[in-house]
Amino acid sequence: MVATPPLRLVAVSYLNTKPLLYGLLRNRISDRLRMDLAVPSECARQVTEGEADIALVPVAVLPELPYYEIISDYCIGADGAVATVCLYGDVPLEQMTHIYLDHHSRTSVMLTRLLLEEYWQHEVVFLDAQDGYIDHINGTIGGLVIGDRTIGLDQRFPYVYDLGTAWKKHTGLPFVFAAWITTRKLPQSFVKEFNAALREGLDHLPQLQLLLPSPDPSFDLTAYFTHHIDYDLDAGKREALERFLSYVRTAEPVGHFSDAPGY
Ligand SMILES: C=C(O[C@@H]1C=C(C(=O)O)C=C[C@H]1O)C(=O)O
Repeated sequence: MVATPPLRLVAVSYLNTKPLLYGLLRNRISDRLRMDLAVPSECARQVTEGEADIALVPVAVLPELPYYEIISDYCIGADGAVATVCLYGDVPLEQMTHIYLDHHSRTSVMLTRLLLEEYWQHEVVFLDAQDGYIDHINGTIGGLVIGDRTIGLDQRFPYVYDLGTAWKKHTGLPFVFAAWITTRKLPQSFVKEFNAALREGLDHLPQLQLLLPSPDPSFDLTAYFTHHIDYDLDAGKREALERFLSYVRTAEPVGHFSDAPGY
């Protein structure tokens, strides 16, 4: 008998994804997966270059894929404040002249552009980020930061704008940052089992928290998993996804990336 090769899965390496991974790892389905973790922009690269069969991808990349199916009712989303996707600065947003766009992100980069255009109606010069860029957020130069690197930053910068909150104020909707997709045709039975495994993870948050280190004394992991990250890909998030993707499909490529003054 020829053994079926495992499906290649890539998922976001941040804390917010651990409950979903915990579910997969508790379940026998993980025997059929080769699992890899990466920052969101790298998850997107692996999917667009055909290196993964199943992925938790930043949704902004979906219009670039020739074929995909959303295979899960679970996602990385938020209904209001998400806590770990924020714009930081020394000055209020209306005084910012430049904004670094986190190179780990695909979705929040586009969400920042959308909100600046439609909601804040403020024009800035976007700056290409690289490792260490957070130390260059100062004066009138703000920065988008996503994921675990945001933990503790609200004590470092006087101005913090949560993108989940801003989107909710702008549209009245929740938001979806990343969704589980496949670029192949998978049997319905597999998809059903996959979803049940993800659910299992979400149902065992207290057990998972026994395994996870506490990231920072000021960061409440329970509140993060239960009040900030909203894992259900429900009707409101699907509506938000359609609205967000219609912006992404028509957005001009950012042509004015430049080096920060004095970088
Ligand atoms: C909520 C978050 O959303 C993340 C933001 C993403 C993006 O901007 O591309 C992608 C995946 C999500 O994990 C977070 O990073 O904390």
